[in-house]
Amino acid sequence: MEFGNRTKTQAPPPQNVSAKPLRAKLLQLTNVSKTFQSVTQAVEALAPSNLEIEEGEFVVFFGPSGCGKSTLLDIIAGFETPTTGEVLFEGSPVTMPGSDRLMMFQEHTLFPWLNVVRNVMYGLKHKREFRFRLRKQRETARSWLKMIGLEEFETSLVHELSGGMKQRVALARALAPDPKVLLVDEPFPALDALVRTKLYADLQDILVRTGKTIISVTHDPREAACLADRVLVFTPRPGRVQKEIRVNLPRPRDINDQEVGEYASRIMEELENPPDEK
Ligand SMILES: Nc1ncnc2c1ncn2[C@@H]1O[C@H](COP(=O)(O)OP(=O)(O)OP(=O)(O)O)[C@@H](O)[C@H]1O
Repeated sequence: MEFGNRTKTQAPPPQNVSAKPLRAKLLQLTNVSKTFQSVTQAVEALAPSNLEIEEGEFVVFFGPSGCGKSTLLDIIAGFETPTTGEVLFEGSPVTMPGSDRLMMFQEHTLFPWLNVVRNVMYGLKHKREFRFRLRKQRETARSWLKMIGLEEFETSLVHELSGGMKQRVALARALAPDPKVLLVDEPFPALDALVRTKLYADLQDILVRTGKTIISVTHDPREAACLADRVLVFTPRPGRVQKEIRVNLPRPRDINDQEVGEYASRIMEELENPPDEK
């Protein structure tokens, strides 16, 4: 993989086996950049960048505020069009959102008038094989609620859930339609440490059990080290990847593990020392 003019640095010596074997290329970004043009000014959010993501990878975008991480996620989702370059998903250009690349939105996007299982079913009703098949929608939604440990709450309303539980429902709703890529923009903000730790464990469990490809954005270096197979550290705006760090630790990882902390320090060190300042 080549990305901007990043320098090559080896990850710390492998501690253990790699998280999982990598498979086919799922996403290929070539020369992708984004400049937002308003009436008064142009904002170059993302510098021209190349990136490949393989099936089954967990890739985390990490970088300073405003460096274009969410913009890149939106381009992959098909919500934004790149100013230059091209995104290929399984070899075909991405031109619009699609059910193969779903974004996990935060808890506030759950529907308060629907109960938990209905919220999860909502993501299914637009899929051809689920259309007008309420029983199948319900069974699938229940199986996802079971996977995230909320099967007892299927008839609860959203306001009856804790913040962490709402995030779980949002996760189940995004996963139920079985997207090939799950896109997650800062998945667990404003949750207490214990709840976040449990969610990290759940997300890794889902990753191992489903082999899902996940791309997420975070500001938290420990979260990046805990979740990622590969952390892409961005430069300040206009963003491009200055460093790729492979996290060679077995799963499940605990966010409090010392080795996770060591990787987190290394990720932070990269952020604090962009290439021009080295
Ligand atoms: N729709 C838009 N119109 C104009 N400028 C935008 C738009 N969306 C993003 N930007 C600008 O592009 C730059 C990158 O924004 P983006 O949200 O991608 O950054 P980010 O790295 O995700 O930031 P953060 O970590 O703070 O969420 C910012 O300067 C932002 O102001």
